Amino acid sequence: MSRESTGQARDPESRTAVVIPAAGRGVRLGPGAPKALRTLSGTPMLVHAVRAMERARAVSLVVVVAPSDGAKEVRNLLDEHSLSDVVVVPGGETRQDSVRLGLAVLPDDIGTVLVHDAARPLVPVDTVDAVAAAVRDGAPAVVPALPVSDTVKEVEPRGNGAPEPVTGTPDRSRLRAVQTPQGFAREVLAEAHERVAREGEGATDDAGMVERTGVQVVVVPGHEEAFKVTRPLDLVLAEAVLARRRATDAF
Ligand SMILES: Nc1ccn([C@@H]2O[C@H](COP(=O)(O)OP(=O)(O)OP(=O)(O)O)[C@@H](O)[C@H]2O)c(=O)n1
Ligand SMILES: C[C@](O)(CO)[C@H](O)COP(=O)(O)O
Repeated sequence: MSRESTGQARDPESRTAVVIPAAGRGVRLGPGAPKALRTLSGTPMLVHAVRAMERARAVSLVVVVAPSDGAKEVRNLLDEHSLSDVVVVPGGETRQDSVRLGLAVLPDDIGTVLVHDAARPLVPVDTVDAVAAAVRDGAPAVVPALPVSDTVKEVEPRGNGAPEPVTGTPDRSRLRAVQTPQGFAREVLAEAHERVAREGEGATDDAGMVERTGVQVVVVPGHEEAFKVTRPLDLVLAEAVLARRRATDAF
């Protein structure tokens, strides 16, 4: 039987958890507090992200992976925002270490796991529910994504702003820019993380680790508002999205 055909609907008794890696520094955003603790319209980005997850019908447990030296501060912050039901654990050196530490504290009855960047605080609830539903219906690994709008070049990286020779132009119609939450059957994600820890291969997203185990990953439509706050201009965009939501009473 191929790995692709092992998808089966999750046990209806099992629950869905979200792991939110929030332990990054936010170097590309510039100096300041760890990125997840920086505010958007006066509220920490992490709180926006947790609330987005808690609004989802499917989600019954949220685990936040905090900066390793800031778990107590994050605990207090979540308590202040009436989010005392959220579990907090200290994170690791890399995003994948942090996700693995979050997975380690999930109770046995969790069958579906979503992994969502704290740095994507404005993801709409429908996107979260669509990913969770696809996993619960039997897909072992699901990622939300959007078609890319720029033409993408492959290059010989040089760094330091030096001209970089182009080595190819992939067919844009086959490219997707991947977002979070990414959703997985729990055992599929756990196996992928165990493999990475054992063999030391990195990946920039969880689905990338799962792909290497031979399990079929599928893409579902993402959302423009699920963008990742990475650079200073993203903060401006995020404030504009929140202002538009306030004006239209939308979430
Ligand atoms: N050791 C790490 C590194 C990253 N993350 C989390 O992974 C998500 C996506 O990472 P990214 O946007 O790259 O965040 P940073 O690593 O903080 O950004 P930068 O690379 O600019 O420092 C973020 O929610 C971040 O907090 C994490 O939990 N643990
Ligand atoms: C997981 C992710 O958000 C999917 O696009 C992305 O790969 C994280 O990358 P980063 O370099 O850690 O921001």
